[in-house]
Amino acid sequence: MVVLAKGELEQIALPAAVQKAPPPLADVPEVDLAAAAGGGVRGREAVARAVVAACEGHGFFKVTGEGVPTELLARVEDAAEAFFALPQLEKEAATTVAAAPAAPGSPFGYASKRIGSNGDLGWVEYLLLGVTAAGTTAALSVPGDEASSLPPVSCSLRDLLDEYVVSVRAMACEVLGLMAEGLGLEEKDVFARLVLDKESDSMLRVNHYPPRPELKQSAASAPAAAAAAAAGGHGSRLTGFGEHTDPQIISVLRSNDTSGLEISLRDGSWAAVPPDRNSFFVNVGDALQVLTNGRFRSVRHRVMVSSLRPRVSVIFFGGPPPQERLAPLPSLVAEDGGRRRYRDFTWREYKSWAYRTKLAENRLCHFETAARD
Ligand SMILES: O=C(O)CCC(=O)C(=O)O
Ligand SMILES: [Fe+2]
Repeated sequence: MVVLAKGELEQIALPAAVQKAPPPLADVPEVDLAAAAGGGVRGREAVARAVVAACEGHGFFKVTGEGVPTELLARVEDAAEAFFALPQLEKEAATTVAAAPAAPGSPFGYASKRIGSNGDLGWVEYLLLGVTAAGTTAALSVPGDEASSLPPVSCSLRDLLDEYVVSVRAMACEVLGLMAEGLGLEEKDVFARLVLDKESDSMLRVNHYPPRPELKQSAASAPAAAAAAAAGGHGSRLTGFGEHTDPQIISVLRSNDTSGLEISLRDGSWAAVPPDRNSFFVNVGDALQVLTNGRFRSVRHRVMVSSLRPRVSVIFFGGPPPQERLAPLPSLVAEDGGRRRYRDFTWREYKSWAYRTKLAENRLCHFETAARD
């Protein structure tokens, strides 16, 4: 983990995008998990079909009725904001402690502006935490809490995230079950068991996108002009989190009410996702695209910063165990006329390839059956 001195942080030049803000995504597919749980066999089948349609379409949809306590969500959001409001040195100190038990070069812990280790930069700071089988966030645990040097705020954030992970992972697995059902697969837990496995390589990322610096300055001196600039989306927009697909099986995202998330549509254009702090958003990840032989689409997405308000998002990434061999499911290959689109590989292999590539790269190309190494 690179720990940057404060001065150095401020000198990093960030990518500015000159294009106009894209139109809002008008048809975010919505899946009501309460209807799947309480709607009888027919109701569940309808929800499973809707999930499959959304995964085949945008590879992205909204989930409601999931039963995660609203109060927990509000507390996670408050604790995350409090953590990111700490002085820079304290956040970095939390990192040092958090990252200590992890292997050298571990991506876990706190980072600012640097995304991964291949030169990707964004107007974002984040905590990246490993998720253990018990549903806890390993990278923030410190041996012997009483001896912990973590600031109290990050201890309470850690406890809340522990609780959050349990709920959100259960929801992710319910959604994965619906995907299998909707696809007509015999093994209904074929996807969920990978995320529930005690060796599952799942993660949690808490992102904080501060308001654009020039907007913040002009808000103080000329509030009306700054608000108009932010609302209009003109001029340069900062890249918060550059375009990418998530490598894992499934990602479940929740954010506060600040906009910024955009997804790439099948025609290559971009659409802004209207924020909704009362719902979760699900992304199909690369591993699920492989398992479904390309039937489900790993959605390309990014975060652009053009708001006066900070954006806070929490994303659970459900991944398989490192040694798991990933390959297109035979029944889906058969349905695709016997055409197998990806060679098999272990999750460990995929991740080590992903860590060597830039954020925006299409990593799945390397594993296509037509691809040459
Ligand atoms: O912060 C967000 O809203 C999305 C970030 C993201 O795509 C990621 O962390 O993988
Ligand atoms: Fe992502």
